[in-house]
Amino acid sequence: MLEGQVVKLDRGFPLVKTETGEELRCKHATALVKGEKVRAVIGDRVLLDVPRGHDKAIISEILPRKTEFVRKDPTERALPQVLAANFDRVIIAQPLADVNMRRLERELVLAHETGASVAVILTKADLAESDSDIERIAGEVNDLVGPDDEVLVVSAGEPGSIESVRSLVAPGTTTVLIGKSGVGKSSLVNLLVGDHVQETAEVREVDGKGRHTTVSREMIEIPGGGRVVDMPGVRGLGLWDAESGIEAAFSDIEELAEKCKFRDCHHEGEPGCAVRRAVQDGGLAQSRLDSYHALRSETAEIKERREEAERIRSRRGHPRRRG
Ligand SMILES: Nc1nc2c(ncn2[C@@H]2O[C@H](COP(=O)(O)OP(=O)(O)OP(=O)(O)O)[C@@H](O)[C@H]2O)c(=O)[nH]1
Ligand SMILES: [Zn+2]
Repeated sequence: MLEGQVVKLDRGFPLVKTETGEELRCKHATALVKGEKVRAVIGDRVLLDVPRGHDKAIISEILPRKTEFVRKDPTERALPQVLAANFDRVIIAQPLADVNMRRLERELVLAHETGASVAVILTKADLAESDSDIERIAGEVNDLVGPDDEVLVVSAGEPGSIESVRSLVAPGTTTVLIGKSGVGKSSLVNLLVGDHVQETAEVREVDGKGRHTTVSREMIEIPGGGRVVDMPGVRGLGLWDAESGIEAAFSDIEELAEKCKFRDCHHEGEPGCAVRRAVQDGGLAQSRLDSYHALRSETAEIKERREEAERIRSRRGHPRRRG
């Protein structure tokens, strides 16, 4: 029995790196996948059997996950899909000159919901009109992101800006990189890897279908640093049951709210509201409070709609199956 970590998923076959550094192409044990749809994902720690005379090792067990990135299905028809596991940090990449704040709000909530630490990287700073534009936009993003998560500005052409990212991907840590296709995630990873750029580019070309159809998800080792998982094409950033993610992403507001006069304060003009006071004192950005309100009411609405659907179903005598 060997232990290892899934470092790559290639057309469904996990590639597992063992403690000795060997990489083994694996299959799942039948007993593991029977009935339930459990599959090892990138980052998973697994136990392996290596049967003699087989071309693949067998994954007999997936060890409990420390963190996981889950894509949920808003219709609840499909099982939630785990995209990556056991990472320490989520980095959200957005293009500085074309930041989408509404998307960023969602990315922050999803990133925080994993329980990992979170940072934001604003890419392609060279496309900004001026330095004062960079400062203004970075400031607005900082306001939205809040006091706990770091915001960095990078440009592929400026090696110094890339160096600042290294502290986020320290040795022994694993980082998941998310962001819309084309924001410059691969470029960033290539720059961090340095000499190995060529190799990475070749692998992508062999694919033959272009950048947007990367079928394999891979854990990349940064020389002198940690590991990075570039998650290409994470689509459908809807919000379902994201309450814990919202609480984590806006923990400063949750903390302030405990000092409001009314326990059920909505921070919309009630007397003795500590949250509004923080906005007036300049300690909390109005835009951040607006995001918080918008996300809260959106999830509340979805929850209500779902409960209503459930009531209708049970009235018809078709109680929702659980399990
Ligand atoms: N001007 C400018 N262009 C950049 C910068 N970084 C990346 N690009 C360009 O942006 C395009 C997309 O970059 P990628 O690194 O492939 O983006 P990605 O997020 O990895 O996209 P997917 O691989 O589709 O997920 C490429 O043409 C890059 O050359 C930058 O700092 N400045
Ligand atoms: Zn309040």
